[in-house]
Amino acid sequence: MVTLSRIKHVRAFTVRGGGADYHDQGEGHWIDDHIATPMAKYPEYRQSRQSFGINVLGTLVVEIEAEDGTIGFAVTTGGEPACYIVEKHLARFLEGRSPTDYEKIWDQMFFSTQYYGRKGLVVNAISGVDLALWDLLGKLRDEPVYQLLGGAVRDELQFYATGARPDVAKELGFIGGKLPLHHGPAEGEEGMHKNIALLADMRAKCGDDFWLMYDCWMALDVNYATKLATRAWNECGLKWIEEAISPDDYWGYAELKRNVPKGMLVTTGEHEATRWGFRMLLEMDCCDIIQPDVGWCGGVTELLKISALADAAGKLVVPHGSSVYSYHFVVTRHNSPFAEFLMMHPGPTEVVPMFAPQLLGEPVPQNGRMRTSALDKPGFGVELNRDIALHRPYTH
Ligand SMILES: C[C@H](O)[C@H](O)[C@@H](O)[C@@H](O)C(=O)O
Ligand SMILES: [Mg+2]
Repeated sequence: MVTLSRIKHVRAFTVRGGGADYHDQGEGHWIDDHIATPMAKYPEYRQSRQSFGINVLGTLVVEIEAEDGTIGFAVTTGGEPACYIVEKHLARFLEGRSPTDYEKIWDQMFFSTQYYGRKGLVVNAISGVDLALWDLLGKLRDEPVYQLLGGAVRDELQFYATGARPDVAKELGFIGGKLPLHHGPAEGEEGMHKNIALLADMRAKCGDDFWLMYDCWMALDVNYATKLATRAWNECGLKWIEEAISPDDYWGYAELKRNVPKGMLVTTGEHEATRWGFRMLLEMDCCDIIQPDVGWCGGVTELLKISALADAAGKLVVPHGSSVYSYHFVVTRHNSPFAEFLMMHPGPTEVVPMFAPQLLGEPVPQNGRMRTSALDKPGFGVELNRDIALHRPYTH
């Protein structure tokens, strides 16, 4: 029987400037250009999401070193506070253990922090540790994570692109383009008109068959979302309306899903966490597609459970853009037929690695697709760029 090297040390670093905290971008980036949010009811916070702190956390880098010197790592959103949780609380459940104990480790990380965690930053930290553990497992077994998850069910991944230029995304070979919504209820009918005008312009540029979606980033109420969805469907053939209302308003999502035109999809989930949160979305019939972020929902160990719940309910799982961490999962799931690619070029007019500059060897879609063979490296198949300014704020 093969006995893998035990876990020797867990370390947590933070780093600024793009990467896993992909909202942490420079001036003039499409991702911070008057995008509708729940804070847009305050005019001073309407132009820039950074103005209210969307990039306040920064990236969490988790490193797990085995006794034989092998290092697994992962990146997610969490920054310095997540480093504290990893070093001062979570590390104790890993050091000295086998990396194959990921079920027990996850259970102890979650239930030991349940009194102050359950969702958000704490589960981001747990997710980062879990992803690093799967990376380590793959490196120790010399297998890509997707092989550890049961192997690929398809030879290639296909992607839709998220960004301000669906017309460019079509030229680049993506199967669809998801636009950020720019105007919410606080901007009234004028804002609604601008939302529809932008979508109509993109429909004219992209033709009738290209998927167009709107990402509403929690900014709307049910009435506004219903009106937007109805006009966008009737006038522009919108394929789905994403994360239209507060993630906590399960009742509102259920009502919105009843309200939207037949054939249109309602999606959400990137700010939901754990099997229990997604069970609520599924059992209250809140959406057609769930979109967990594997770096925020609990990691691969938890996403396996979430995905099985969705599969049993006949729902698709299309993880929120999270680079290789979602690709290795999506390629193994029958109910994950495509993936998201977040366009991190400022325009966006080019395909650039999503978590740049943090991951060396990060694969990107070519013509909107990625061969499964592009993932054929141990673990998640990437290495940490150690030329970036890694800071370890806490030790244990
Ligand atoms: C484009 C959206 O406003 C978010 O920035 C995006 O990260 C997320 O909602 C997505 O689905 O990609
Ligand atoms: Mg989204």
